[in-house]
Amino acid sequence: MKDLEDWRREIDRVDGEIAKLFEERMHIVEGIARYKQANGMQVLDSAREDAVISKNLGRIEDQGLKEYYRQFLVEMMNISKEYQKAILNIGEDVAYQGVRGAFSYIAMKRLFKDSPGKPYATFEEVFSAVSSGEARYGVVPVENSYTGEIGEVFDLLKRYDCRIVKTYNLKIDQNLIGVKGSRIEDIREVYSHPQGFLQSEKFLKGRGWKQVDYGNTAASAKYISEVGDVNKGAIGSVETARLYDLEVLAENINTTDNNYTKFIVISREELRPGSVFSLLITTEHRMGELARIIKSIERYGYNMLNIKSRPIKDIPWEYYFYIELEGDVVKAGDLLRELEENSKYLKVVGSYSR
Ligand SMILES: O=C(O)C(=O)C[C@]1(C(=O)O)C=C[C@@H](O)C=C1
Repeated sequence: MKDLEDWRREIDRVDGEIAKLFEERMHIVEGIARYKQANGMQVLDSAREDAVISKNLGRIEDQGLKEYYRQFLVEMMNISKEYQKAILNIGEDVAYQGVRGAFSYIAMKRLFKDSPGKPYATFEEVFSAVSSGEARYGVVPVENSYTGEIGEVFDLLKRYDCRIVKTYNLKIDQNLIGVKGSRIEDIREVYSHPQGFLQSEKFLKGRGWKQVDYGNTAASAKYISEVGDVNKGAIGSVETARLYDLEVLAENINTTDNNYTKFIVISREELRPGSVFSLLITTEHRMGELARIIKSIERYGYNMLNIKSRPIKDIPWEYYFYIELEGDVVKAGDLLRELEENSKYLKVVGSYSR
């Protein structure tokens, strides 16, 4: 009977052949990546992947191995796509929610000057793109200084494998914009995002204009520029007006001049040292549990910059907390261990600098 060493010698021989074939395959893949780039084709070709799988499964004689081989092929092509994206620098893409010209786009451009950005329809799609590696970074708003937090983003931080690596405060100046040649007196209907209306509440009050919620400020601007109707206005930034060749009819119509939106940059990268870190935490639903957490933070000498509570969706009337602390996460091992012992769930969701 063969002993383990004999079997392992055989594995080594087969692995040696696989290594050569792997290199050969990846060199071919490199050629394909460059061909696709030159011809404006995207990396993923699902029909070709299906064909690769069915052709190769036909080559497997041992029925019991087919499902394993299918998994092997899928993984092999995932690696192939990852390699192609790395060669073509596609992973550098920055995902944002909305369309060109929206505030998220403006924040993204200020943070990543050279990136054209990749627009996604929803916040969840941005998180999904980042956690799957389709985009290297994502830019999403978390809070407006006037209208408050965007709760959904905190829920997504809990669900997806993404971390905050940077934050950015964008000053929001809302403006009434209209098509070329229109005047304030012509306006009958205004298009915007609900936040745009809320932030311009005082300016809009008593004017009797119909307010139409149109998804986001940039889509609203795009729409009025397409219909070209002097009676239709939109609320948005000066940049958005410029992008869609519109005129600013009234500047700075936001109710407060101190209107900022805080954006976060999310990534799958490992936590880096920083001057602020943030946690999501849930405790037992008992008296004094949250106080215990806060006392630990105080005992270790961390300044708490922010604490928010959000409902745990599948357990009515129970909450998780988002906590932001001043300090370097890399040096916070002892605190984190103590918090973990005293909580039901703990996730470090960000480390960044102010
Ligand atoms: O054939 C292609 O188009 C490739 O890019 C190669 C490959 C593969 O590794 O086999 C990788 C990605 C595509 O989705 C399909 C197949």
